[in-house]
Amino acid sequence: MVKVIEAKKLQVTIQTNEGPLYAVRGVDLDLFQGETLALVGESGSGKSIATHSLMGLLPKNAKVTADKLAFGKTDLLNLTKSQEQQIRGAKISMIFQDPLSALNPTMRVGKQIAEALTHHQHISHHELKQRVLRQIKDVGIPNPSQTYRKYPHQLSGGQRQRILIAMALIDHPEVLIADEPTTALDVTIQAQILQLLKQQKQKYGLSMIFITHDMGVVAAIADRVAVMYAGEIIEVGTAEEIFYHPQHPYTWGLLEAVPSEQNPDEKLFTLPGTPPDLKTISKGDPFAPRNPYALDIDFEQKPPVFQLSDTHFVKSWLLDKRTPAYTPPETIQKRWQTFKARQRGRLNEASISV
Ligand SMILES: Nc1ncnc2c1ncn2[C@@H]1O[C@H](COP(=O)(O)OP(=O)(O)OP(=O)(O)O)[C@@H](O)[C@H]1O
Repeated sequence: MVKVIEAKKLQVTIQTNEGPLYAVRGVDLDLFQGETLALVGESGSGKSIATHSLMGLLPKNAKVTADKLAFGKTDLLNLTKSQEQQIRGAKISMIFQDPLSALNPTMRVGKQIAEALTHHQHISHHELKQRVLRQIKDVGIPNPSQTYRKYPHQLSGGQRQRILIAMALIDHPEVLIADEPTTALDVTIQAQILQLLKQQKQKYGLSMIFITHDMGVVAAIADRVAVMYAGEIIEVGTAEEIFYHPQHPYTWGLLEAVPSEQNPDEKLFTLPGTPPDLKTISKGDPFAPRNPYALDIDFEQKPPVFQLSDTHFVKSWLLDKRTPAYTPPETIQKRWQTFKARQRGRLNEASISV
């Protein structure tokens, strides 16, 4: 499998008036060609800051260090000006949660899409317009010529997100970072945008990092899932491993907070407590104070990474072979049973359900 993005020991520290804030703390992350990797975790866990470092979109008071941060063979930590122009916003592109604030309210959307094309100055007006019209059609908006002339406020939320997708994809990027692109949309439109992103990904062989805290969205779109907590990736695996064989109590908490398809009205579990202050670095596992399964060692020492399969990695002392037997929550035990059945080929449907 070809790695399009590779981060090793990625750290992002933000200087604030109250001292340094350790937003991303030694993240190892690979993105393979053609896959969708979901990055999940509570608000403030560092998902945006980690991915913005790929785009060079960090605030001025942020410092990025890494043993490696690469796009293919290109070192993203030491880009020349011309590499920067060729890669950021072009080969690696991004869409955001709020299309209205990402679009210029005073410019027609057609013109905005045209300007997103890196070499738009070198193309004739006619050719550029045709390219934009094709792009508007490609993201599923009817009447491209009418839409071309509209201003953002004349479009619906879903159409605006489609315009942002058109802008992000007009340069034929290799990587698309989607930062909660469906959070502000209602469920039906959300499903349509996810479908569009899947189609575009397949059509153009895109690789995608999809940031969300909605496990339902993750189930619909992800090939692999990385779970972030307090600036670290604490569990990563295929979507099947994360949904049906989760090992970290934080991942259990995220899954238990999803309304089940069988019992949508059931009272949902909420993880007790709040994430730690990112200005401090704890001696042990930062999740320990919220972890009902915490062991003494969790308060003393950070857990190493345990590998369960070629694709499944977990940072939790529960995986240490010296840990006494424990019983995960009932809903998680059921997921493990489903995993076993899927492994045996008894339940071999490809799709993941929450
Ligand atoms: N410009 C900034 N100055 C200071 N702290 C910041 C800045 N931007 C982000 N942070 C802090 O960095 C941490 C990680 O933020 P980040 O936006 O990456 O989280 P997230 O997981 O993407 O959350 P959300 O789901 O809310 O977008 C948070 O504690 C946040 O408050």
